[in-house]
Amino acid sequence: MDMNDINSAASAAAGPGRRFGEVILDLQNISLRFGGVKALTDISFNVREHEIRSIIGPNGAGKSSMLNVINGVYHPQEGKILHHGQERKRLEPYMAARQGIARTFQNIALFKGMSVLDNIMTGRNLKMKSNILQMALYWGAAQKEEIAHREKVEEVIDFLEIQDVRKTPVGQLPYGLQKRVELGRALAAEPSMLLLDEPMAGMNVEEKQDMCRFILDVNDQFGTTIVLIEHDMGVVMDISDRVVVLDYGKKIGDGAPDEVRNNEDVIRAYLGTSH
Ligand SMILES: Nc1ncnc2c1ncn2[C@@H]1O[C@H](COP(=O)(O)OP(=O)(O)OP(=O)(O)O)[C@@H](O)[C@H]1O
Repeated sequence: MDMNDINSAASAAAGPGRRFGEVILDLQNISLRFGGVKALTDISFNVREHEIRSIIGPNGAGKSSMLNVINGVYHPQEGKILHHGQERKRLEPYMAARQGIARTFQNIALFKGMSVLDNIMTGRNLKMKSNILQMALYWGAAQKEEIAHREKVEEVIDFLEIQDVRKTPVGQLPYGLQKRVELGRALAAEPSMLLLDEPMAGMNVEEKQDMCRFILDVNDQFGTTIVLIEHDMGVVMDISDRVVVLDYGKKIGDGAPDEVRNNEDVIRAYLGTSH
């Protein structure tokens, strides 16, 4: 797949026939401080079901902090978060995962000595009903459950086209493939919303093209809502439905890629720079 294919896949995905669902996540006036550092100041934006929503901004703008607020790692001092219309109370990351929010990290967080298959299997943990005692007592039922989880993991492996490395320890894979495995682990949890923190950082052009295709396919085939942080402007503008722009913890732009591209504040703060 070359960049033209990505462009046409992206515009088909974002074309006039594309319909978004309801607002599923509504962030209202979020402020987050670390001591004297204002990481986020009065940020409001929403995420619609099925869309690819990107968060961009220069280094230190507050993008990762925002993802950490969404999945309960950070707790903002001010503001409200509505999830499916309900105000969310203080939420911990495991609760966010139970609510269908999965994420990948800026730095790969995989078990390097474990195989691709086993790493992706860890993404099924939340779905596993049997614990060790149950496994001992009800061996047959636990075994059936294990088989069902394996099947799901094999589906993810097929989808990401990593069959030939399924038994390989992750640490032996090239960087781009490791990032793909990380995506696989998040997908194994069957999330309704996927938070991707710079999924293409450090990749070569070909690896980026592959990752773009998988993100578009996840969104298209599974209907997964995607919140994406990405520094590569070409990629962001090609695959996003809407983009929110942060700078020094404040929101300076929000809209379709074309609107954001032509926003004076954004050009000044971000697009005109070499970030
Ligand atoms: N745990 C923390 N403790 C203290 N300060 C923090 C913490 N996390 C983030 N910050 C500060 O909050 C601000 C926003 O950081 P954040 O990592 O969210 O930005 P970013 O836009 O994701 O940056 P980058 O593109 O470099 O990853 C920065 O000034 C950062 O130093």
